[in-house]
Amino acid sequence: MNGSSALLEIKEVSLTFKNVAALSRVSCSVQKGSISSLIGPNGAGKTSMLNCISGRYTPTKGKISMDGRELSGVPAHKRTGFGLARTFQNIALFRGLSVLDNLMVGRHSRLNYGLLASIFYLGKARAEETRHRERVEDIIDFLNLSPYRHQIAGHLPYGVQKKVELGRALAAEPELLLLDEPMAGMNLEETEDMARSILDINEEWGVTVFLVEHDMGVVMDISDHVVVLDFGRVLASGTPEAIQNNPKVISAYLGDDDGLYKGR
Ligand SMILES: Nc1ncnc2c1ncn2[C@@H]1O[C@H](COP(=O)(O)OP(=O)(O)OP(=O)(O)O)[C@@H](O)[C@H]1O
Repeated sequence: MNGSSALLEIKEVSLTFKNVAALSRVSCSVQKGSISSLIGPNGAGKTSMLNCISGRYTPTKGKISMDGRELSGVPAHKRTGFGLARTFQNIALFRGLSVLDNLMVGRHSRLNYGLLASIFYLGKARAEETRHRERVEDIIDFLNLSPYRHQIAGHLPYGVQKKVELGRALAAEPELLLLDEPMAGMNLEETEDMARSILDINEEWGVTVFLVEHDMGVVMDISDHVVVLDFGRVLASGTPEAIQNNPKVISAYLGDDDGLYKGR
């Protein structure tokens, strides 16, 4: 982790659905260059927070800014232009496209000739496609996806699909990568592989990472900073060590089936 400036700043964000307060005056920040995690029991508001950051949901109150620029009013599809990319809790790939084409789709915010032209190699798009393809190939190598390059995404094992989704988010060259439960449903080997990839993306590519994750072993291993939500409020934030020893956090998790120390 380098420096101490906030890349993402969340100020007093509230989000209400009819009678449910999913988030209540949440304030926290993600430091540039860090791996930060958002944890909390089921229903605490973690995905709602990611959705507010990525623009899927509009906060009822409060402000979110990225590198000092406020995101309010910026539609989700334009937030890649602010350096944001995300993955989803349930994999959201183009299941009928190859791994390569899924990553090219992730690059569409950087293509001048448009998504369809890039996929179908039309006219001038071909030269541009070659340039972007090189970048995509770098990502494929980096994530060890080479054996799957031309395979149809929907036919791949679950853990590989999760990595393809990570690759697609990376293809947009984000400054901040939002990951919603990257380890969910993975076996131990896949989990360790994904954790290694996240560390490498952060260390070698300098991408700041903000992740929601239930696997506490991974969270405590790879995070510089942890924010704990409970009933839509910030219960605590600090280093993994401080969080693990915080009595309020321990007691919030004791009532949760997952427990704080799920172990790996
Ligand atoms: N679209 C929605 N409409 C109505 N209520 C919602 C919606 N999205 C979330 N909620 C409610 O907001 C609260 C927070 O949900 P959220 O999914 O953000 O929690 P979470 O911490 O991500 O949970 P989990 O760990 O189970 O994924 C819950 O009470 C949930 O039912």
